[in-house]
Amino acid sequence: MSSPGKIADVLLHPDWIIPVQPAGEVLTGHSLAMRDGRIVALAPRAELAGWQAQEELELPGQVLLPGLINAHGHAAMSLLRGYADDQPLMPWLEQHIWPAEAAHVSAEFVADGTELAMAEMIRCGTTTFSDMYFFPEAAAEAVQAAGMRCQLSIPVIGFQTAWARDAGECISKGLALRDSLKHDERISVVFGPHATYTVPEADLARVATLAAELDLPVQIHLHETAAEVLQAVEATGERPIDTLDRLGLLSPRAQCVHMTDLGQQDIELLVATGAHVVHCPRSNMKLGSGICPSEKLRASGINLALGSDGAASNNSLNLFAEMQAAALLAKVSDADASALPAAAVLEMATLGGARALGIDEQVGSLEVGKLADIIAVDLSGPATQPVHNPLSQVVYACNGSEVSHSWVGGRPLLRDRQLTTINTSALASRVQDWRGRIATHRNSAA
Ligand SMILES: CSC[C@H]1O[C@@H](n2cnc3c(O)ncnc32)[C@H](O)[C@@H]1O
Ligand SMILES: [Zn+2]
Repeated sequence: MSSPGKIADVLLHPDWIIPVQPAGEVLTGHSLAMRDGRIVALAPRAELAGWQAQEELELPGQVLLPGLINAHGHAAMSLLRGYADDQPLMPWLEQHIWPAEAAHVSAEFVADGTELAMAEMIRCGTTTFSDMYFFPEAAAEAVQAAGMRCQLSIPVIGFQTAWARDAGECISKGLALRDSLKHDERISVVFGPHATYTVPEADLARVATLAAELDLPVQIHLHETAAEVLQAVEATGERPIDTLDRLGLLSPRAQCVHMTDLGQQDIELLVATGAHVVHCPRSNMKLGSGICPSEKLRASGINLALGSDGAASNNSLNLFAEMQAAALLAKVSDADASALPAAAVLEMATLGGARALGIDEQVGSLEVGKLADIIAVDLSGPATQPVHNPLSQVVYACNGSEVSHSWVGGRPLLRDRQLTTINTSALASRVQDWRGRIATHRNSAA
């Protein structure tokens, strides 16, 4: 007979568990129990022998990890994947992406593009993502249907778009959305001013005031390229990070995305203010933007998260690819093979992301009491054998296709590599329609 406390909804028996906290730990022969959306036990298998569960899953050859956290992206831009490649940031945005967004972005575009992005992300292990895009109301509905956890950053930008006429309207619409989602347990709404070069200073100041009043995180593209920093210095006499500091936007609520052009003073400012850095290595490499000095930031004690950025600048939304890119880029840029070791990179993709998003009490590691945001990764295939060290396989050998199961708050979103909440064939036909519409418009404009 099992005692009343020993009841689970799901009991998992993998070969290994990497809980991420304590850092670097790899558990062998342990099992994990979930109940009511939370982790209720994590212990050697023998200790869970008396437990009863509605579902018991043997996972031989598999490792359990916390669900991955994609801390920066523009989900609906999945519909613009491959639309404009091999361009640097500003020509890419000004000559290709912003005109395409002006022509196509609508609530329907965002609903379909966000669903496509989520299908891709869930399949390769992401359980939480941060999104910064127009029509966040449509993204919120898609997220609710798919069951992922999400930080929606209110997109604040200083020019007219299909969603809002100016930054002021972005803020008011965003706050109304935040109000309507206040009871949603999986979606948080925070501020997402696009960048210092697109948001007027008065609107950035307003965001700073509101964020402090409401205690809301603020995510912003910052120091993405050296050109961005140089232009700001020429125009204002100030580096963008100093502008944010002057406006009161640098604090533990700040999520600074990209951060490639950083001097020692910038790093000291990040340390002093407790701001987080979201590293997007593949997007930075593809746009030729620059290199975030990730190991130096880590050594300085700055919290690091990982992001894919949008699929139009990456061109995938795969945190396994991002982990590998982060590790390899740090080693080559520092000419030091010990830079950003595997455990540190996995922490960036999990607990570091949770810290940046302010949800590390709830997710980011496998610990009793935390929400059951969990993935199972199958290491039994030839590309991940033999397993001398599961942590090494996860960071250096996996490509994301090894993810077999995923749960968010105990709810399965992926079972045996099949999505449970997204109808992929219906989605594929809508995505084909978008491809046709986008191509027709481009051909007619040529
Ligand atoms: C305000 S909604 C988001 C806005 O950001 C654009 N965007 C996509 N990728 C990047 C990037 O790497 N740097 C700066 N801006 C980016 C996106 O196209 C939307 O217009
Ligand atoms: Zn971005």
